[in-house]
Amino acid sequence: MACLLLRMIAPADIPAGLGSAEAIREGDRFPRKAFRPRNNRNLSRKRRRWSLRSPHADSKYASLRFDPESGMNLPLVSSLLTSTAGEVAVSAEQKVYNVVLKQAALVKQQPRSSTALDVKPDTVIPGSVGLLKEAYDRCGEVCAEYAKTFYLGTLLMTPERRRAIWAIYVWCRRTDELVDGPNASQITPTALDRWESRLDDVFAGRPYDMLDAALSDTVSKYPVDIQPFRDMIEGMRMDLKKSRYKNFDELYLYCYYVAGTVGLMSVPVMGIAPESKATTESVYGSALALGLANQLTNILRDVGEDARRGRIYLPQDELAQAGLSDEDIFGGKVTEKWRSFMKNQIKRARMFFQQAEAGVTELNRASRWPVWASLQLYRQILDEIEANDYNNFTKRAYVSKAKKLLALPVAYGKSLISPSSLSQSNLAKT
Ligand SMILES: CC(C)=CCC/C(C)=C/CC/C(C)=C/CC/C(C)=C/[C@@H]1[C@@H](COP(=O)(O)OP(=O)(O)O)[C@]1(C)CC/C=C(\C)CC/C=C(\C)CCC=C(C)C
Repeated sequence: MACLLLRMIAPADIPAGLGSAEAIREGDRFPRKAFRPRNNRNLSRKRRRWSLRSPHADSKYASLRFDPESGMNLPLVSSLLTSTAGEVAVSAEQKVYNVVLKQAALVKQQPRSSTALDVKPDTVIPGSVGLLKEAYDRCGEVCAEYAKTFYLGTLLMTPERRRAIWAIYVWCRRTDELVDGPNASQITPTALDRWESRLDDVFAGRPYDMLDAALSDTVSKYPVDIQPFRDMIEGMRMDLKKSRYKNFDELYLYCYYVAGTVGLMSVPVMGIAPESKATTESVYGSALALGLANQLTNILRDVGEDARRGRIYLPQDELAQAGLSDEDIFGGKVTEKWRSFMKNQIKRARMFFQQAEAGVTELNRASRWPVWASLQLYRQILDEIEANDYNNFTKRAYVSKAKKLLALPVAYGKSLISPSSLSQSNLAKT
């Protein structure tokens, strides 16, 4: 009955079919009341084109740069950019780091706690009792349908955290489906603007449908900043208008938008272990790194597939340095030049995984397993690309079921390592 009464009406500007799953497409309409507004900041973003002047051009694959202030090991990419007019601007890395600091500052306002009771209790609104549970259950169903292994991992988390992660997952999935789903061709920048104003409503406690309602509840209970959500939508805008990336700085920003943001959204819910001595910033730095590593891996796996859609998510300057051009990508021939280029790209992705690893142990115990599992499964894709002799044009690198199954107990074992048992943490201490 509740379902019938609350059947969602898709907003006119977002095509009715947002995704392939019914639940993603049509979260049931939710009564617009009940959620406390918070974090509703309206940050405007200026976009300018900058050309890269990397002071570390020859070492950019090789090392991490330690930032003493945050305890973050930042990959050594450019930090200074100059416009064609010679003005100096901050790099993508610096821009993203500012979001990391902002999210970490929000989290720091709350004491670290190991219990499930560190979240605010449900707001009980007459007439909506039970609807919230239904909304979260729906998010869980979507998550189980799209990401079974990850869903199973979330079952280890406390019920409150698990459902919050589901709500975030569903919002990310819906956002991604806007540009990657079956109705992607109908998506315009205006539709994304509307999706963003709907996001504002979610954070202001005015959810549009049931799936939004779950997220509205989540962001009212956990210190989740709106900026990473906005930034993910920005990534979708970027995907609409851009099919080439001049250099790694541009690609870094894209990867942050579409995947690094996920790390920043998730950690406030997953929580940092109370016994962790790591700085909040460093844990967020690792979360960002895992998102970047996953996305870079995704890109390297899908080179051929993307090329068939006319897209090349590889730094153009590095391609040129390797003696490769767009034509080589479209031609899809595995040559020595390609192998050598790929080796460097894989090296860089592994560097980000390495940086991410340092933070996983610092998370709350119950949150570590799904993160370790996702890290291992994604990282193994890089091994598979190598095993395919770098043919990512016509062969899709995938991790076999057997390897996936094996990764789960290994991940579980790693998740038992607590921050306190590490005598010398890789992360800076507060
Ligand atoms: C435990 C865990 C993994 C939590 C994250 C849950 C969550 C909210 C996931 C949302 C993922 C999503 C739908 C993102 C939309 C954009 C997108 C599609 C990004 C790509 C993911 C792969 O998705 P896809 O299903 O398309 O993959 P296949 O092509 O089918 O292989 C991405 C590549 C990026 C996803 C990014 C993450 C999962 C970031 C994970 C980082 C953390 C959870 C932080 C961990 C904390 C520390 C301290 C390391």
